[in-house]
Amino acid sequence: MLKSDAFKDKIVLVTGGRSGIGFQIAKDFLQLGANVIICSRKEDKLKIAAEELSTYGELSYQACDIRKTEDVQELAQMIKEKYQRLDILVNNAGGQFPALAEYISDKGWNAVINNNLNGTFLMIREMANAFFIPQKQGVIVNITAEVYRGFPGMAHTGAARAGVENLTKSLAMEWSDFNIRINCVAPGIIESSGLDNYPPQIQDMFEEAQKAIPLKRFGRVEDVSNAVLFLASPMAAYVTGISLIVDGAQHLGFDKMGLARVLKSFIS
Ligand SMILES: CCCCCCC/C=C/C(=O)SCCNC(=O)CCNC(=O)[C@H](O)C(C)(C)COP(=O)(O)OP(=O)(O)OC[C@H]1O[C@@H](n2cnc3c(N)ncnc32)[C@H](O)[C@@H]1OP(=O)(O)O
Ligand SMILES: NC(=O)C1=CN([C@@H]2O[C@H](COP(=O)(O)OP(=O)(O)OC[C@H]3O[C@@H](n4cnc5c(N)ncnc54)[C@H](OP(=O)(O)O)[C@@H]3O)[C@@H](O)[C@H]2O)C=CC1
Repeated sequence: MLKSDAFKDKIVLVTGGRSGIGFQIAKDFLQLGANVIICSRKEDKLKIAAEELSTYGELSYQACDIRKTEDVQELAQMIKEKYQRLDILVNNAGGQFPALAEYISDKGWNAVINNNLNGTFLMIREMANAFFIPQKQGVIVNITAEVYRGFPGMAHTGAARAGVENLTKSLAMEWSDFNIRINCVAPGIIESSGLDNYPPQIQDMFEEAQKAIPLKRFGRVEDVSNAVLFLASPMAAYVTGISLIVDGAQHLGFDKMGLARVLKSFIS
């Protein structure tokens, strides 16, 4: 367990912090003494989450679509005016939809690549230029997904997350001169609000899927947050350019075709 002041006075930005995994990450940082900023697209839901989170500590929020340069620059400006620096960026915002690859339209493919790869890069570039490079210090943690034997049924997100993982390795090298550490956390299937986006036929698979995961359960939002806290903390001072897989060994032993099989059954 980290000490209750482990992140005292650190300034932490959590994208997608209004729900699910991001909400838990924001809450944990607040409880460990950090000043936290959350952002996401839907301002009404963001405000409700911010009200709850502010009971745990100093919390700010701003609506921001991570795919829009102007939104991201305005967010950086707000952080600069309010806190004058940023210590930790957690790129958690993202998502996708289940689809067999042959049915993914140009617009659908681009939406998922934009959300998960381009949006993450944009956030990293803008926060690095505004804060981490001039400060000569910074920590970045990217939430990706367990995509190590591909992601049948969600090929677009598999490609995007693999892109973020490789980007992370490049930046760990390039930005080591600026004392910037950058890592990924790659979750398996996590019981969170995110799973509510999946249609009932897919949710029907969840009970069986849990039994097929070596640790016999889906992950919890706390499992992902704990990995983020470790990578953001001084305990990981010599760790950069890696992906920490948080998946109950799903990447080693789990039938990854299950989702694609359900999608194929809709069609036949
Ligand atoms: C055994 C079980 C395995 C399950 C594993 C689960 C592991 C991973 C879990 C998670 O990641 S949980 C988090 C999930 N949360 C989300 O996904 C929420 C965020 N998602 C989104 O915001 C969207 O899905 C988005 C497409 C990534 C972004 O949306 P955006 O607002 O940019 O685009 P839209 O205008 O909504 O859509 C653009 C375009 O995309 C296509 N499309 C979108 N949704 C679907 C869909 N459900 N089915 C098919 N195609 C879709 C479509 O072409 C859209 O264009 P139009 O046709 O609407 O013009
Ligand atoms: N749950 C799971 O099993 C897994 C989740 N993940 C990933 O973990 C992350 C968190 O997922 P989870 O909490 O489960 O899902 P949620 O759907 O609850 O969270 C996604 C969050 O991202 C925000 N968001 C999405 N797109 C954008 C955008 N373009 N700009 C700003 N904010 C955005 C959403 O808010 P808003 O709609 O207001 O913009 C929301 O707060 C996601 O990247 C997800 O794909 C990875 C593997 C497994």
